[in-house]
Amino acid sequence: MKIAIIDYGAGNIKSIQFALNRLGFEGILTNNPSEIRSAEKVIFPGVGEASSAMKKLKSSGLDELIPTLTQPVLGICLGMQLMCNHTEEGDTKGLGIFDTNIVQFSNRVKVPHMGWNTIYNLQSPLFQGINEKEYLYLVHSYYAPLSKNTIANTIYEKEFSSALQLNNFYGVQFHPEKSGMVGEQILKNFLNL
Ligand SMILES: NC(=O)CC[C@H](N)C(=O)O
Repeated sequence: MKIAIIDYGAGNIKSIQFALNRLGFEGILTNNPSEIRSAEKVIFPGVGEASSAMKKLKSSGLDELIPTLTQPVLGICLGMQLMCNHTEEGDTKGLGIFDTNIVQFSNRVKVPHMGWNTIYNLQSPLFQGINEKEYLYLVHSYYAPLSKNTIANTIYEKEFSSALQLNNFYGVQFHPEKSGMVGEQILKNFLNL
């Protein structure tokens, strides 16, 4: 199976590649549009600050390519956030795939929300074989409120979307590549879509 990992200089690539290797797959790190288009699955990773990541996406035209993809696409953490309409982080316009905006946790809670937390209200083949209240690893200061695209909830200060889906586009706020066996099962489910 050809799996493209979008290379735009703002992703935690190594851990994703190791996680795919553990499942017996190779991820191709690429920013080449035809390479990405021809992949059976696309992973859109992301760590760091939104506005600089978006600038990097734009510099290689990937901001226009990603919304046109028709195969399963998995946005991880900042990748998921950039797939939304807008994020408060750096007042950054997103790709507009998920019709929702990313907002900052208030100063009533410690940020970043860092560590293990549970997911529940699981509603997608992405969570095949995953029990409610399983723990996954998260590190983020911004979040997607609950919306029509929510397919998993988590609570930190309030309930938020720990995963989103619209058609072939999936986004997860947690890091499946850093979430042990549960994260591996979610990656396996994504590759089996
Ligand atoms: N780990 C990250 O890159 C977090 C993504 C985003 N900067 C946030 O704070 O929510």
